[in-house]
Amino acid sequence: MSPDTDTRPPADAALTAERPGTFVAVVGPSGAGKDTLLAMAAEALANEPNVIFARRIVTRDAMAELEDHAVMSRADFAEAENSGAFCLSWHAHGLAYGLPAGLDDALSCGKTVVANISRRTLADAAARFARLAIVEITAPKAVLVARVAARGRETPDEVAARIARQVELEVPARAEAFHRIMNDGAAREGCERLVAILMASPRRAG
Ligand SMILES: Nc1ncnc2c1ncn2[C@@H]1O[C@H](COP(=O)(O)OP(=O)(O)O)[C@@H](O)[C@H]1O
Ligand SMILES: O=P(O)(O)OC[C@H]1O[C@H](OP(=O)(O)OP(=O)(O)O)[C@H](O)[C@@H]1O
Repeated sequence: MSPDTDTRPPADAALTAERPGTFVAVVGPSGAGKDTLLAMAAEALANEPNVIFARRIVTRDAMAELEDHAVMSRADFAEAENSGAFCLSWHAHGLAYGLPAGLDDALSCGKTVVANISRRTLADAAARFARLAIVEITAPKAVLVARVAARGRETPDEVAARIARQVELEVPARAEAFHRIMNDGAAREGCERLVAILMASPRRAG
């Protein structure tokens, strides 16, 4: 599927009836601005009850100015994962990430749920959620390098590993929409695109 050129009807009507909300997966390389645009969009949509911004659980100390996530030890994360506390979980950059299982309730109420996930988790997301839309946020390589280095969250070795990470974006056949935001201008412009996409994503009426 090419970005923004095509949308598909949901493939499985039974699943759709059960969980009619859309899960919006925000993906893209390190430094593209996923957390930045998500934080700005969350602020812009603070009074929009039908759009839920997922709070991730990560085995990393939070830098509040970048992303408000919950922190868990590796042992607690593994226990939570085994007990079904996450609707989606994955490992990357030597860290473990999870999304709370309670998001299923928001989806079953017809809400749009938006989350920053791994490109490698898209197939799991397509299997788990009835309706999946994908927003790829990206920027030219030189911009990514400069941003990750300037962000100051990782050590120089970790910065190099993030920049070197190669991940193909494969859009699952079940995805209903695929958008790309080239975030190489003002963050405000990227935020406006993201907000427009989220407001247009299908929701159950009422
Ligand atoms: N449009 C933009 N213009 C300038 N700087 C940006 C823009 N978007 C993000 N940044 C900065 O780039 C860095 C990486 O952004 P971040 O949101 O952490 O990216 P990601 O979550 O995709 O890794 C942050 O320091 C952020 O402030
Ligand atoms: O498989 P990938 O698509 O490369 O994604 C790997 C991880 O990177 C991002 O996390 P995080 O926000 O910690 O990293 P980032 O801010 O550097 O993108 C993303 O949400 C995944 O958890």
